[in-house]
Formats: sequence, structure tokens, C-alpha cells
Amino acid sequence: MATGRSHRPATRSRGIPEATVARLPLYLRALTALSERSVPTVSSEELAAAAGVNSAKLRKDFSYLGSYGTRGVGYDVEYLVYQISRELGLTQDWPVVIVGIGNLGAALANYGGFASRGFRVAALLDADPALAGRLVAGLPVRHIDELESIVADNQVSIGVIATPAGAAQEVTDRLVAAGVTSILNFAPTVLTVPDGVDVRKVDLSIELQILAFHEQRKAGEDRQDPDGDVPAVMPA
Ligand SMILES: NC(=O)c1ccc[n+]([C@@H]2O[C@H](COP(=O)([O-])OP(=O)(O)OC[C@H]3O[C@@H](n4cnc5c(N)ncnc54)[C@H](O)[C@@H]3O)[C@@H](O)[C@H]2O)c1
Repeated sequence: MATGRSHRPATRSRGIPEATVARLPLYLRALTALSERSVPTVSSEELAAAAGVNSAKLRKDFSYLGSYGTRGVGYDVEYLVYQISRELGLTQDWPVVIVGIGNLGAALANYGGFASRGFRVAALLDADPALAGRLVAGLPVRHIDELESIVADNQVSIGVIATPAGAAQEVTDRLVAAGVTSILNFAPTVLTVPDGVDVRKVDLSIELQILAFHEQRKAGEDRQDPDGDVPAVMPA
């Protein structure tokens, strides 16, 4: 049994490093904005700045895609959008189920950005019988008992978990047994999954804690005296 991605290799089967894969959505977001403004080409420096990535890293990342740009012209925006989308598997429609339709699950269901990025919400599932049949974002909430048949009928391979932490492992086990092989987990708990199942975790409170750490450091720097590196007020 593997926990999360810990036993996964650092590179994917076609030799693209995982860190590059993680940056592809950033490039795609920046390129999509350029495409919407009908910008035909972009330099590596401009695109790197728009994606918040170092330009040498960007050129290296694109070399894995076999995309080198044209000297003095840059990269063809539309072709790169296609190439990255194809690499990420976004040129096909991925059916997704969301489990736990409370505050967060309903907000995710209402997010319009999935469809335009290659994801289709196939079903919304919840254990609360009082929610069954209620329309959220135009879809009826289905009871969790229907999970297995919904996953099979819609060939769902991606599940989004927005249940309380205490229910997340049980929901994961059911999703995996039904055939789901990728899980996006919003519940604040570590999930155990078999090899071959990918888990990505989203935790806004962790991101905020990291920002709090940096805020604290910045405040500490402000308190340092101007010609020394000893803080005027020692942290507790
Ligand atoms: N990752 C983040 O940044 C982030 C942000 C907000 C909330 N959360 C987490 O997301 C989860 C949901 O938060 P919320 O505010 O929407 O909670 P909520 O209480 O509003 O909703 C939870 C829903 O899950 C359902 N549920 C409970 N057990 C279930 C089961 N076994 N199968 C299916 N559905 C089940 C409940 O009926 C309820 O509708 C929590 O774990 C919370 O900590 C994470």
C-alpha cells in the first residue's frame, strides 16, 4: 500500500519530470489568456513572466515536449496550447465525481472552469438522504449508495473528495474499488491508496500557514537594527 504519491516515480512514463508536469498547467493558463487575446506568438521571457516561472526552466520544460520555438519569433501560442493540452490529457473529456456536497462540494460543483479545461462533472454524491435529488449547479445530488454504478456507467476515473476528514478514507476505498484511479482530496487527512492510484491534496490552510511563516519572517527583518543582523526584539 502506498500513501498518496510517496511511492510514485519522479518521472512519468514518457520521461517528463513530475516537476515539469506540475508547471504545464501554469503555462497553459498563461497561453490560454494570450490565445483569448488572439496573440499569435510569445517569447520564452514573456511567457515565463506570465506563468511566474524562470525562462530557462520554461525552455527546458518545453524541450521535453519537443517544442523549441523559433529564434526571433518565439513560440506559436495556438500550437503550444494544443501540445500542452494533449500532454496533460485535456484533449479528451474526463468525467469526474464530487463526493460530499456541503459548502465546499457545492462551490466546486458551481465552478464553471472545469468544463472549459476538459473535465465534466458526471455526478454529485452525498451520504445525507435529505440532499438526494436536490439540484446543485443543475445536477441532482445522488445518494452515495449509487457510487459504484455511477462510476461504472460513466467510466469515471477521477474523484473529488469534499467530505469531512473522518469519512474520506472510506469514500476513497469505495472510489478505488469502483475503478477510480485519481483522487483530488480536499479533506484534511492523509489517504492510503494502492499503487497505481494518484492522490493530489488541496489544503488552503497549509498555504495560509506558509504565508504566515513568511509574514513572520518579514516582520522579524523589519525589526532588525539597520547595521546588524540581530533582531531588536528576539522572537519568543
Ligand atoms: N482543502 C481546503 O482548502 C478546504 C477548504 C474548506 C474545507 N475543506 C474540507 O472540505 C471538507 C468539506 O467541508 P465543508 O465545509 O463543505 O463541509 P460540510 O459539512 O458543509 O459538507 C460535508 C458534506 O459531506 C457529506 N458526507 C459526510 N460523510 C459522507 C460520506 N461518507 N459520503 C458522502 N458524503 C458524506 C455531508 O453529508 C456533507 O454534505 C471538510 O473535510 C473540510 O475540512 C478543505
